Amino acid sequence: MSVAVHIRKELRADDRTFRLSIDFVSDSDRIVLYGPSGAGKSLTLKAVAGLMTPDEGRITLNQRTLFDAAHGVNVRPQQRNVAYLFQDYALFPHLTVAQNIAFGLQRGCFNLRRPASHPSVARWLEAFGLEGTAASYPSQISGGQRQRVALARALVAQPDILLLDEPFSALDLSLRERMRHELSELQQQLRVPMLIITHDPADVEVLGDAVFEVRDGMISRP
Ligand SMILES: Nc1ncnc2c1ncn2[C@@H]1O[C@H](COP(=O)(O)OP(=O)(O)OP(=O)(O)O)[C@@H](O)[C@H]1O
Repeated sequence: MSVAVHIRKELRADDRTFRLSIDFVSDSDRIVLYGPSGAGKSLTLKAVAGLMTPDEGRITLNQRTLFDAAHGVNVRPQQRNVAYLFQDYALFPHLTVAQNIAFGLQRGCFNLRRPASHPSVARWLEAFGLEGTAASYPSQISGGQRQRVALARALVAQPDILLLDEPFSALDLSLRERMRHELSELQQQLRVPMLIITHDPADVEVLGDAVFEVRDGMISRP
């Protein structure tokens, strides 16, 4: 994968102004943006996903331009073919595990009567050992299982890149370690490119092949 991000954004809240000025380029399939709270990591991830529009700059993914302010290009989030995994997983509480995963499929497919029998949904239920929980609701499964459901929902659409916002912050310490290694192995098996934001040095160690430190809205040079 190749990703290039060159973006500027100014945000104002009350009397504070935050300036985001991020520049990085990488060919790695395991990129980690690392830095303290408030550094600008989430804003950067959201810009790649198309959930935040920079004031200036350019974002390309595998030579495809997703955003280019100078040329008026701003590909809609749904058309970027990126998957965004939120910190709290954002599962739908009123949908079962299988329905949540099916929601990741193309529009219309989430309303399947028997989602677990859809080949792609079945594949991910099996890959994540979730077959037994297919008919359960998110509130009825464990934290680790919820994270697997969120990952399955993200991967079912075969995204060009998986964007992960603090993927283990909702888990307790021992589960966090297990899921971190699970994600690492999964990435190696599937070869799905990942861009992860975190403030946890352990994530950097296990998951970061290309590591960029974010401080005060900028990539800090080593
Ligand atoms: N909509 C907004 N309006 C004004 N300021 C904002 C807005 N969104 C974020 N900010 C500010 O931008 C800065 C960076 O926020 P961001 O969420 O990217 O940080 P982060 O590095 O992801 O931190 P965390 O790990 O705590 O989520 C913060 O100071 C925040 O207050």
